[in-house]
Amino acid sequence: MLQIHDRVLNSQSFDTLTMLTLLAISALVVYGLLDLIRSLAFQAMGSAIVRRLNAPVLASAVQASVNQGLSRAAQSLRDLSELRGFLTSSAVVAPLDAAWSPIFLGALFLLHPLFGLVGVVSVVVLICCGLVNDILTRQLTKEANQANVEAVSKIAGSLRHAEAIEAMGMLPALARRWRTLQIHALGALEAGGSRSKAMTSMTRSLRYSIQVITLATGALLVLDQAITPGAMMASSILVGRLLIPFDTIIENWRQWVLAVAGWRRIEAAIGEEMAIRQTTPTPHSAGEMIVDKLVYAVPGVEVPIIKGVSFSLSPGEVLGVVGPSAAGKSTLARLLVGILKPTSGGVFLDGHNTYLWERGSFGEKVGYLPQSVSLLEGTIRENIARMEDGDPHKVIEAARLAEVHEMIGRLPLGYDTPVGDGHLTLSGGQRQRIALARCLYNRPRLVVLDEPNANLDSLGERALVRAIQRMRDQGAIVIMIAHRPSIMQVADKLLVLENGRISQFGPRTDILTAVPGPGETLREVASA
Ligand SMILES: Nc1ncnc2c1ncn2[C@@H]1O[C@H](COP(=O)(O)OP(=O)(O)OP(=O)(O)O)[C@@H](O)[C@H]1O
Repeated sequence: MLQIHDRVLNSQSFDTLTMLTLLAISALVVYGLLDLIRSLAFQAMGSAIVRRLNAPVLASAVQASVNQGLSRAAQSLRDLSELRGFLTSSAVVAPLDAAWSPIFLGALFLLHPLFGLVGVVSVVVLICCGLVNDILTRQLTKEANQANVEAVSKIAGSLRHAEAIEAMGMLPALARRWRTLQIHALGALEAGGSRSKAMTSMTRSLRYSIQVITLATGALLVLDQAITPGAMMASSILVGRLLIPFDTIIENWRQWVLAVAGWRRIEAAIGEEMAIRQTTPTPHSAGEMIVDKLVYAVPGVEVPIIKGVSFSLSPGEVLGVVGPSAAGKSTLARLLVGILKPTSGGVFLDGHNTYLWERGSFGEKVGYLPQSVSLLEGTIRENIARMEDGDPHKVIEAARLAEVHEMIGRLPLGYDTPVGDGHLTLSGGQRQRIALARCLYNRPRLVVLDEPNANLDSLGERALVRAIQRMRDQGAIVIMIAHRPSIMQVADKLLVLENGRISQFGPRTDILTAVPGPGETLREVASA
């Protein structure tokens, strides 16, 4: 602009015009290329961060799901994908553009010190606008985000019980709750949004006004013959370029606040996970299991659920855990397989703490059947092989051990039948027996079964008893919790848990014939 005004228009040189045009276009091509490189760099950075954090975030999500429920855990996975989106958005490059402001300011000073002064004052005014914008909107944006995260996680938790919602007409009540949860989030969102929009509009008109003021200053200087008309036009454009990044930062401030909040959540989630597990894979040997003065209280709750439980088991022993409802049996099972962190004491297998044990190597030789059976999204084969590609021989061996091989063979797609939350292809009993096969995959040496016969008919129950006997013959330690006492006949030892304490423990025959006579639960076991 400067050169065309000052050289071409005065000299009317066609060659100069051609050269200037070519130069300007070449510079713009370079600009385009650099812009592309920068975008690609951010894209690569976003992907690299996701690749690097995927595994730790998933691990922490699993841990958070164990502690606080599934819906909250899914948030860190959402946060990670939003972080990637943020890194590829235009919001992220604005501060980098703002870093060029000294160059633009220098150019303005070169054109005329007055332009430089206008530039400096404008930058200071826009930075102040940014600070005011931050003060006005940051808290509201955070609140809205937090409220929204909680609303979504609560409703996502409810959606898992869609059948109960549909059957018992709970949808209107659920919709009311959803609306109430959303009202708070929307209120904060709208208040923050309007303030931010007001600030954005204000700074935009301010920027245009500054450009007009620069042009007016330029006109005065031209009249004064202090600069050329070309310099006047160039200064207006330079001031525009100088201020655009600050304007963009103010416009996208909300995205920055949300990205930082998301990053903090990811950091906190990963921090929790990293602190508690060992990272060295530890192979299993055929040692015994020792539960030593085990105490467990839910963090923040004073009264423990498990209150000083101690016992030990040798390879090839089957322990039956019985006791009234809410005695802490499932909590004990979770502690045994290292899902929960003991408040004090510990569970030791081959002398190693099962909670601290590196999960990959621990899981290789451990089978766990949780009380609420859930198969993962995938085929039956993948589920039995614990979502690995898995040796088909081992998959079939586990299926035979759980006596589900024939049942699977009768399914339309056999081992390739898709299962998981989205598929209603299997009955409750079938799911439980496939979960048992998953539990028995790779000949585990510790098997913990929480209510393994809850959904089974007598045929399934007999198959389960045979599977437990085979595991015992292979030298595994089997611990089973059951309300229905029919499978307790296979137990070598019995543990009676009452109110988080062991009330009786020992060989099954001793306990059933002990004086004074057995309690209600034991009477059931004895008569089974
Ligand atoms: N995460 C938790 N937060 C608070 N309380 C909990 C938590 N998990 C378990 N509890 C409480 O601990 C007690 C024992 O629960 P647990 O599920 O271990 O009992 P259980 O013996 O397996 O019962 P059931 O036989 O009915 O399955 C219950 O009173 C339960 O409310």
